[in-house]
Amino acid sequence: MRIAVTGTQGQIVTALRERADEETQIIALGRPQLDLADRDSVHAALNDARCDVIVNAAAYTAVDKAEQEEALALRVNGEGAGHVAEAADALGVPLIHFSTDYVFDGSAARPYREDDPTAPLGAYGRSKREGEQRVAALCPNAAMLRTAWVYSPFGANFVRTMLRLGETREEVGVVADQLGNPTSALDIAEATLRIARRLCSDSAPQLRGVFHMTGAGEACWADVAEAIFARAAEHGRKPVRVRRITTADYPTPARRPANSRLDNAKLSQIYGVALPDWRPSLAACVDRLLACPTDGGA
Ligand SMILES: NC(=O)C1=CN([C@@H]2O[C@H](COP(=O)(O)OP(=O)(O)OC[C@H]3O[C@@H](n4cnc5c(N)ncnc54)[C@H](OP(=O)(O)O)[C@@H]3O)[C@@H](O)[C@H]2O)C=CC1
Ligand SMILES: Cc1cn([C@H]2C[C@H](O)[C@@H](COP(=O)(O)OP(=O)(O)O[C@H]3O[C@@H](C)C(=O)[C@@H](O)[C@H]3O)O2)c(=O)[nH]c1=O
Repeated sequence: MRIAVTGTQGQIVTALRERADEETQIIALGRPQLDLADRDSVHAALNDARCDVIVNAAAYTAVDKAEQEEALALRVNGEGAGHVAEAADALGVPLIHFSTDYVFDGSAARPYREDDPTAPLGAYGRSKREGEQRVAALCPNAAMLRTAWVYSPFGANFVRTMLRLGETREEVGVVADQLGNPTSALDIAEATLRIARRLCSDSAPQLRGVFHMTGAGEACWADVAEAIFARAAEHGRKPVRVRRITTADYPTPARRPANSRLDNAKLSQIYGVALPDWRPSLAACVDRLLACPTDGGA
């Protein structure tokens, strides 16, 4: 199976490369060859890739910066997703598109289901919702995977931010009133490879549409920080205290949902796929970063 993936350095594309077996080729396509903001480059690069399935894993992911660059976020995450969907449809191959918990406003008192109304609080979430709508309109042969709070040994993420802060601080203030599902990019990659194989071999309509796919178990960001520092201490790192603060104590340009939890029942029922609990996956990520800091070092 040949999988064309957008992006070359992102967390999910890197994890896909690492987890692909010998029968699976990952063709990673990034700028300048494939720029999501440039329709012609998207069509040309995907056409040349001669793939069996496309994974759109590239995106504008700078949540706070997007507040000042909403037009660019929309071009990449909204229109760009549309270009990929249009290309997949023209090529007649299935598309896996990634989206986010930040399409919700977080006001629900339970984990969000796929058909709950979206109401993004910020520019990034709005751009990702626009992408979902374009994919739905342009490519019926698509599975849209909403995931959340992604971490890995690669790229920029909360785990690496905390490990960096912990090098110079004895205490870090972290919000304890935003709930979500921390999700390992490596776990996402394994599940995505299974989904890709299934989409290539099974045209059943129920395999298409929106699916929630996050790590099992829930946490607030302060819980995640505590788990990171506890594991780091096992590697001999000095102890770091987590001060549990509120969102009001940590002002950011973009508002984030108080409840980001996603209900994964549909993915489990339709695909038989469920991601592992976030705690062991997070511990493995910290182990890898601290045992081998040049491997996308902390
Ligand atoms: N990170 C998270 O917590 C979450 C992510 N998601 C979604 O999952 C997907 C993957 O996220 P993740 O792996 O973390 O992303 P990363 O932020 O790690 O990487 C994003 C990638 O997109 C590439 N990119 C950005 N702009 C363009 C462009 N105009 N054209 C081509 N490539 C571009 C970047 O390239 P370059 O390296 O050149 O900058 C980078 O490789 C995205 O759709 C994201 O919205 C969903 C929920 C949570
Ligand atoms: C660095 C830091 C952050 N925080 C808070 C801010 C924020 O509410 C929360 C997470 O911060 P970050 O900026 O790392 O995470 P953020 O960029 O909001 O992460 C999001 O990225 C996009 C791409 C997604 O799609 C989402 O699912 C989600 O993972 O932690 C603290 O409380 N203390 C700190 O020292």
